[in-house]
Amino acid sequence: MARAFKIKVPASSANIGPGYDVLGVGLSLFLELEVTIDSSLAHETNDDPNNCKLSYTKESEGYSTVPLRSDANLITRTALYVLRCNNIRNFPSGTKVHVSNPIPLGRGLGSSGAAVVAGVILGNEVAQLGFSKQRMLDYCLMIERHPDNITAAMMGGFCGSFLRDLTPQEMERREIPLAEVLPEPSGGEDTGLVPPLPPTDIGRHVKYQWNPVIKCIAIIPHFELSTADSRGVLPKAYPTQDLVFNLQRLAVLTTALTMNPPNADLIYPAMQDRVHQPYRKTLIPGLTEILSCVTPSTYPGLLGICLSGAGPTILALATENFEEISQEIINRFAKNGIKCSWKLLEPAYDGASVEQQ
Ligand SMILES: Nc1ncnc2c1ncn2[C@@H]1O[C@H](COP(=O)(O)OP(=O)(O)O)[C@@H](O)[C@H]1O
Ligand SMILES: N[C@@H](CCOP(=O)(O)O)C(=O)O
Repeated sequence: MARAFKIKVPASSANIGPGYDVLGVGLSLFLELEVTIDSSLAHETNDDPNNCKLSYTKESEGYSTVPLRSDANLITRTALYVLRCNNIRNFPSGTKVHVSNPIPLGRGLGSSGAAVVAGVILGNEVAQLGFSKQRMLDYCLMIERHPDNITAAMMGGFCGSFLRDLTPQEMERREIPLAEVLPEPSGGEDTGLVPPLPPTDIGRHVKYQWNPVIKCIAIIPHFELSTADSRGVLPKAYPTQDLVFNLQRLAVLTTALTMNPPNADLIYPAMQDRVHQPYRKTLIPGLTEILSCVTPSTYPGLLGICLSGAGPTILALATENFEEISQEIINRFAKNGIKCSWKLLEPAYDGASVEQQ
């Protein structure tokens, strides 16, 4: 019998200033997968080694660059990982996945987090595994090993999250790289291995309230910065005073963003950071100046400003003056020879969803 369903996963902005690898907010920009499974169309999916015909809308971010082989594409490769952990080698024959992706790649808006969440949900749905969102988070966290984007994309809203300590045995399962349990993309052999199941409850989270008058402006430079490269410039150890600086602000910020009316005098300084932004300025021309060029006194309605995720996108939280705030930041990037676009977004309160059709 043929089946069809749609998977929707929001973009996300991680860190929100002092919350490096901790805070994340889902954003109203959605990766969408239209999935059909029809075994009578098996001949149309035979070209793919795993029975999955993958396509992207022409308007999608990454349309001309993302791989379409199911064992090379991040979404379907993740789904295959879930299937194989559960002793299923391939997609059901006649599986087609049509992707619409408005989330820019490598810009700090959680495109890979959304792709991983979509892939885990895809695996869960095609094999009808019946996992809860909490269990699906475990699978996601075996692949993207920081919980901030993943949690916000899966659960929605404004989340704080951490990874629990794993036992030495669990640690062994977690250390197995994906490349060892899936065939390598370009024609590698299927090892036939069944990957170990992820440990349970790897990620723990809470959802904070968010004052809905606070909107999220994303100013998006037209260059990519991979999260891995942007993590590579961070130090291995920090001075105590820098950690205390961030912890103090983190404790205040999570509640300050729930309060009505929002208090810019509290939120703006609480969004300062000494753990990741100062180091990432080497990769994002003009970052330090850009983060200080708009303040609540020069732009009424502005509440706070920070790097979105690993960058290079800038996240500004504001209640008004959206165009003016964006233009100021766009002009500053332009002085460094960088073009940008901008989007006005809201929190995506509900997170990832599946709609049967
Ligand atoms: N919708 C998608 N389909 C396929 N691959 C994707 C998709 N979204 C993200 N990716 C992969 O993730 C990479 C970007 O991940 P990353 O460097 O973590 O940046 P981001 O900040 O956007 O998450 C892309 O280059 C691509 O390989
Ligand atoms: N905490 C991570 C978040 C990465 O987010 P992304 O949207 O850039 O993938 C980090 O700062 O490295």
